[in-house]
Amino acid sequence: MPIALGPFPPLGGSHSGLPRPRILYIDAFDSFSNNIVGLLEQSINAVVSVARINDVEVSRCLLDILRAFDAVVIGPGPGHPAKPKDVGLINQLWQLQEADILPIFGVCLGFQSLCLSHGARIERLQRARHGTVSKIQHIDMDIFQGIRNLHATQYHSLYAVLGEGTTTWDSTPQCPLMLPLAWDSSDELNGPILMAARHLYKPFWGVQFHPESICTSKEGMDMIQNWWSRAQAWSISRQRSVTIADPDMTAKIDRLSAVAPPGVDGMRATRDICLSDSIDGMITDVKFDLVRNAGTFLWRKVPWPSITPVMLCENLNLDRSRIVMLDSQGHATGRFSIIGIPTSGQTQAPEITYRSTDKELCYTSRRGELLSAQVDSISRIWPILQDTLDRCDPRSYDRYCFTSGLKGTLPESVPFWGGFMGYISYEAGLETIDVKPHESCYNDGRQDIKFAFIERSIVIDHRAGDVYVQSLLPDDECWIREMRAKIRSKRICLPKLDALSVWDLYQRLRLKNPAPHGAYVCLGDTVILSSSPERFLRWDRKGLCQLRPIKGTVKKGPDMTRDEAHKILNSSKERAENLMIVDLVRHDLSGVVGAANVRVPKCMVVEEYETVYQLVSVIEGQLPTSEDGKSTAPKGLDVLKASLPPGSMTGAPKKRSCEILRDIEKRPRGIYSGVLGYMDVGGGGDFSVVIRTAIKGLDKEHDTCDVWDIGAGGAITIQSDDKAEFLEMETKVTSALRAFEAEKQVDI
Ligand SMILES: C=C(O[C@@H]1C=C(C(=O)O)C=C[C@H]1O)C(=O)O
Ligand SMILES: NC(=O)CC[C@H](N)C(=O)O
Repeated sequence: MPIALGPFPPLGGSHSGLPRPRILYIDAFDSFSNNIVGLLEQSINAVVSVARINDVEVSRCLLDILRAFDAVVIGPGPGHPAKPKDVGLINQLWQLQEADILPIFGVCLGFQSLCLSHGARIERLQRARHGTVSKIQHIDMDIFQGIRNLHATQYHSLYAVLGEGTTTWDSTPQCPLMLPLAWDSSDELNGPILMAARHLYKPFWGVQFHPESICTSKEGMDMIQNWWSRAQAWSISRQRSVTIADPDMTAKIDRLSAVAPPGVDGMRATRDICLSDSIDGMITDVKFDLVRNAGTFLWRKVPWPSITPVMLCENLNLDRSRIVMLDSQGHATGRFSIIGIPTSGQTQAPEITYRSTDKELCYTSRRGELLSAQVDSISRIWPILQDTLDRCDPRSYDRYCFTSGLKGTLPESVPFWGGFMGYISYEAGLETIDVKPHESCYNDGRQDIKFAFIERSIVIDHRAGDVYVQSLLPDDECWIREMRAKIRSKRICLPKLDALSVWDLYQRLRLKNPAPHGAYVCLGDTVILSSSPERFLRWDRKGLCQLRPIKGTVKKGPDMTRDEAHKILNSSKERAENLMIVDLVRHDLSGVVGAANVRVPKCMVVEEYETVYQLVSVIEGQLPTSEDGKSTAPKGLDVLKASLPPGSMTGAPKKRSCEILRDIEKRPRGIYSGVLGYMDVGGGGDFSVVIRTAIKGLDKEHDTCDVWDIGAGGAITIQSDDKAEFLEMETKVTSALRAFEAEKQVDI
């Protein structure tokens, strides 16, 4: 029989006017941490501070720091609880002396560590459970009291064994101090797996499943409330209360962030590199040059239903060797196509580039002058981009716009008025999470970030059938007029089809694999032909952010009906892949906008594309609006940089997965797996995930022929079948290869 630990009187509701619980969350470099922080905030109104397992200062001053908290929650994480590197300071918590003890709740790795430190064995599951949802049998007491049906998500390969024999609710001779509270017996191969336990008399609890997952039923929240009542009751019975010793300690605690930082040691541990004055000077010069023209915005709207961006480029005879075209076809997410025109007469749009390997920041000015410097990290780039956008926002000037005689109006519905267009590579994303690139990247030579500052643009609103001609350049009425006249004439010049140009290849690609996030990018030595179906991140001018991860792919074919595709995409394998990314993206987004502002309007819906059916989820979050005031408030760019590289291309936990992938792949992914899109001076942005995309090799690599790279891959989970995964990869690569179909030499 279980030993009851009561009586535990319920202590007020979660929002009952009592002081808010102060919780120290220990993050083990996981990609779900911010979801747990959100669960604590929402279920018990907690104020949460986050410390990483390798935080030296927290480890050193642990006892003093713990006194400032009501309880500790230890999160999930990669690796093994017996490996000191994987658990870091977590082990110190199990050694606390009687006088220092406080309530602790462990999730997954935190739970396994609790069990291990109290005598349990940690074993490997016969079949790992990553993204599997199953029914939990529990004891209906303690933290499970009053909880009926609990379906919970699991993400683990290891499990804790308290003793030999079958399911029991008693402690075992091997672990006399641990009491089982829940089991999962749904997987015959694995047998019954311990899902929750508590210490017999210390206030230590833990669960193997993930109460914070989007697919764990609301009972996960009830369980946390139960835990908190018990934790409080324990503290009252011990007369334990929160104390902060001195101002020095207050400062130490304030230093802890409210969310898990995306980088390894976050902003707190950025290296103290003194940049020379010349680099700071260069950055100032770059910013100054970028905003040189700020203050004007001219635009005209011309109706032209059914025009495509390709037809428009040809009709306007735009220089296809220097252009960025974001081409949206055939999907609700693709209402607008955007053409950025980086050349104007003798001058060209300023361009900013960055390479992660040698941390070289380069700037090419309008007159073609090149400035370059080595900076300390990628974090130098973001403020340059953000400041430029802010300072070029036409709404900050009063002489900004003219349209059909209307002064002072803006095309509000148009998502791009001008701003940065370009890409961020996968390896740049790795730098943001402090994963070193593979050594082969050092010979690559490719820029990891490239953005042109686009002052002239043409936007097609496919839904309304309108074309917008826009310029941020001063005195540019002539150009606007010229473009408008050409558009009005609606004369289409057919391209010459002699030698197969890159432009022709793109036309084939868009015909053969129409996609909502297609792109044709020609910027110097960068040539990208994309037919991506996947939006990475969009944010609008009101701060609404949307991520649309795709995970789950079924090839279309004569035998593949929609129903059949639904059946496959609703299998546990496909759902597990998708669920993991939904939870990961919720974490990334919550880290910037706060978990309370994140929702999942679509969870695992099937969408149909030209060659494939895909399983798609939509995660949205609201940034503070500008009316909320503070200039330090996070913006769309903050979400972008906190979410790289795209979770759908990494898996979870992101950092550990990326390290493993790097060591397996042994070569850069480059622009493939990165993101491509724009950031608008009016405050919005939209980026796709660079997949189903052909990228031209750098000219200097091959002098006899053009080489194109088309990356493709797929999520591999324990439920994957290797042949099926290979076919899936082939299906994906073939969708972009269609552009080259007529060519003879196509090596996969
Ligand atoms: C990796 C690719 O696609 C990614 C993987 C998917 C999957 O595993 O089903 C689906 C969409 C993308 O996020 C690719 O197209 O190369
Ligand atoms: N999500 C987790 O915390 C996983 C814990 C541990 N790494 C396991 O695989 O079992």
